[in-house]
Amino acid sequence: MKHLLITGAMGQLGQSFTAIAKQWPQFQFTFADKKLADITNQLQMAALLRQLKPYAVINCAAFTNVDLAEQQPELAYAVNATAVEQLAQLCRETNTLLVHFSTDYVFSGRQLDAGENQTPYTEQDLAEPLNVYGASKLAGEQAMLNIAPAGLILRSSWLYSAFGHNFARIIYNKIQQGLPLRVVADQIGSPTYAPELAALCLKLLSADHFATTQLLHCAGQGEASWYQVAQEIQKYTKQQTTLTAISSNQWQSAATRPSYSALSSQQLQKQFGLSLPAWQQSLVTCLNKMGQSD
Ligand SMILES: NC(=O)C1=CN([C@@H]2O[C@H](COP(=O)(O)OP(=O)(O)OC[C@H]3O[C@@H](n4cnc5c(N)ncnc54)[C@H](OP(=O)(O)O)[C@@H]3O)[C@@H](O)[C@H]2O)C=CC1
Ligand SMILES: Cc1cn([C@H]2C[C@H](O)[C@@H](COP(=O)(O)OP(=O)(O)O[C@H]3O[C@@H](C)C(=O)[C@@H](O)[C@H]3O)O2)c(=O)[nH]c1=O
Repeated sequence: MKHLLITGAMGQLGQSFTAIAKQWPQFQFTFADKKLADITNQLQMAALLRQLKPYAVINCAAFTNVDLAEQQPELAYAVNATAVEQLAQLCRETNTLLVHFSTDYVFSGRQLDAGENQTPYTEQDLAEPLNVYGASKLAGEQAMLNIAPAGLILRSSWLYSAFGHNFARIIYNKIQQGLPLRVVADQIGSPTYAPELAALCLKLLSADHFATTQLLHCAGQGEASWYQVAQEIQKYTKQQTTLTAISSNQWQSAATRPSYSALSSQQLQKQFGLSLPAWQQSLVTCLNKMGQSD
């Protein structure tokens, strides 16, 4: 049985793996929180891999607070870049597969800003992050690609679920409380349901062997603005909350976010015959789940 070590297990994606684990009896899972597996602690990670000898490490640990990263760049780089480099080295030395996650925020959306037609970003497109979080994640990708352990970098985007901190959950809760909402309408991306990303990752692990590191985009199909996501949530709840479209400069935040960062997952479809559903469909799946836990 393939043994998988999930780091960052208490985060949104980590909890999504936990939620689907029982549907995957062919895998044995060890879920490790920050205390059990601090990815910045090389000695602890080496000891854990020696002890567990997992088939793969699925690294869900990260510094993901996009605004706070602007104030704490050292910590963001320590977790998102240096620790990933060390983990990649360790996995290579121990012949352990490494699955790592990255983000659409490695892109800038500058084409759209320049008035050119923008199409979803592919794996071949130039990454030009606008914020510290995106830059630290790109540095992590580059470190892993240089060391090249067997494994995958799955670039995803706009994760949401019934777990942890995410936009859909915040908006759903505000609408349920009848609070008025102002939401940015000039940032466009590909919303992705985290449990579906987790399931797709397990499908890839059960089907294939990876000789070296491959970078793949893996996001919900289609694109939307944050405002459109909020509109869909409001439609679902049938609540009459005031929902106002605003521009990015009307929302105060420390980090600049890309105006366009939709991802094309065509390579995933072409190479593995796999894709995620359209974001609107997955959002309903998620909202049904959130409704059950109200
Ligand atoms: N959320 C999103 O929209 C997207 C996320 N991604 C990527 O997907 C991955 C998972 O993201 P998500 O689950 O949403 O993020 P979360 O922030 O929900 O989870 C990350 C987890 O990592 C933990 N963590 C932080 N530092 C360390 C450390 N040094 N060692 C071990 N664990 C640590 C956090 O703990 P604590 O909170 O206690 O610090 C948290 O539990 C990340 O790589 C992220 O960059 C990619 C695209 C979109
Ligand atoms: C809660 C809220 C946010 N917003 C805006 C702020 C921001 O521009 C945009 C997104 O808000 P958030 O801060 O929730 O999302 P943000 O943290 O930017 O989300 C990102 O997280 C990282 C980890 C990723 O990797 C990205 O793919 C992406 O999902 O929506 C509103 O306009 N109104 C609101 O009520």
